[in-house]
Amino acid sequence: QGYYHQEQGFATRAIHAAYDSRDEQGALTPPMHLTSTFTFESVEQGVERFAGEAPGHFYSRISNPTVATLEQRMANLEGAEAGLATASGMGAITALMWSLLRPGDELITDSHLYGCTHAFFHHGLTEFGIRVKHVDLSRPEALEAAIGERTKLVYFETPANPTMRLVDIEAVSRIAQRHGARVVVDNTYATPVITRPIERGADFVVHSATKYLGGHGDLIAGMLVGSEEDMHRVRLTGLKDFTGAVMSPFTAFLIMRGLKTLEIRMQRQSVSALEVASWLERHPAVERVHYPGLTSFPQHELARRQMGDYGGIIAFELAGGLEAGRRFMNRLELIQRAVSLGDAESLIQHPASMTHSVLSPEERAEHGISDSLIRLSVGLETPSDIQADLAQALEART
Ligand SMILES: CSC/C=C(/NCc1c(COP(=O)(O)O)cnc(C)c1O)C(=O)O
Repeated sequence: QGYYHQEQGFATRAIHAAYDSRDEQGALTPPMHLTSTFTFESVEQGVERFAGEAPGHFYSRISNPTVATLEQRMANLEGAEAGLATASGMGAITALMWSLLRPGDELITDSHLYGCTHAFFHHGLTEFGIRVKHVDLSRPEALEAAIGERTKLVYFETPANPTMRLVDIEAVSRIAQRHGARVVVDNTYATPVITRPIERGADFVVHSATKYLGGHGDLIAGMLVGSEEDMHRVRLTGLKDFTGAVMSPFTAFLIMRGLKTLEIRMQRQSVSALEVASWLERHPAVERVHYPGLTSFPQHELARRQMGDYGGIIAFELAGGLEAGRRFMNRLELIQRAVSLGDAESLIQHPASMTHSVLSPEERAEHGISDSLIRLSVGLETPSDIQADLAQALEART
């Protein structure tokens, strides 16, 4: 049980959950068990552990004490029974989907997705006889019309990368469950500080922990949470055998370090992003701003209901299209031109030619990604410095 209690606040549990220093010779922070394997006191003990008849670790591809603390802490923060740590966000998504889907099954997924997730669905799952159907899940009635008895999973991101489009988790989960399908939510953009999909009826949550959870641009990792039974099954199939996409104890240590400041980082980055989004919206060189916290955001009411704070990612389009966007991004000095998001450093990128370049122009159009769309991840720098860099890059006429 340690020093935390479930009814304590998010920040307290993000620092203390699932660890008791009294179990580790008083070590304040969870020790890093940098070991590939674990010894047995007897052959019998080894046999029992392999058979799952006795508790205990036996090989770090299956489980590791440092990683286990992170998994239990993430489950606590998302309000799930159990968690699973992976080498990357794609590792979490692939380990889960390979474990749950079989030829003949149908996956219904939103039309707005991260590029590599889309690629995995269309160049991975479909190659093994799984039917992938895109539905505009921002309209729950569209799911009602499309879902059938072969639909095993419904998958979406909210907000979606890179369009910021939201999906009503409660509405979609109700429909899915009525038809015996289960719901997977990619919670990378919002994090459990802002949205907890399990509490709203989802069955699984996946994360690119590379982003806000690590929060310092220094690791690649994934997280997955769900029921005890499901996580045990994914651990022994999708993770152990199908992908091998395991997380190192060092990465787990860094993510637990990141989690300690997750709440204050999300709060700060949300405040900065709302200021920047409001400023961009009023700027003559900016054509459109997509940010859930703006009253101009088409799904602002759903954002208020499902989010509360709105996160650090902004998508926007400049007047003058692709060429204006390229010139603008090349003139930035403080804000870094780089993919990924959720770091202390503000990052900016062009989805059509970078994170979503794997999509065809037709697919990008279907996903609401214009050639002029720019994605900005607002970091932890002094907000006026972020704004000043945007202003000088927008004002320059060269
Ligand atoms: C090469 S582009 C850089 C990565 C970006 N995104 C990653 C991502 C993943 C996959 O997560 P990893 O495997 O940890 O990268 C899953 N789900 C979401 C919503 C994501 O945004 C990016 O810059 O948009």
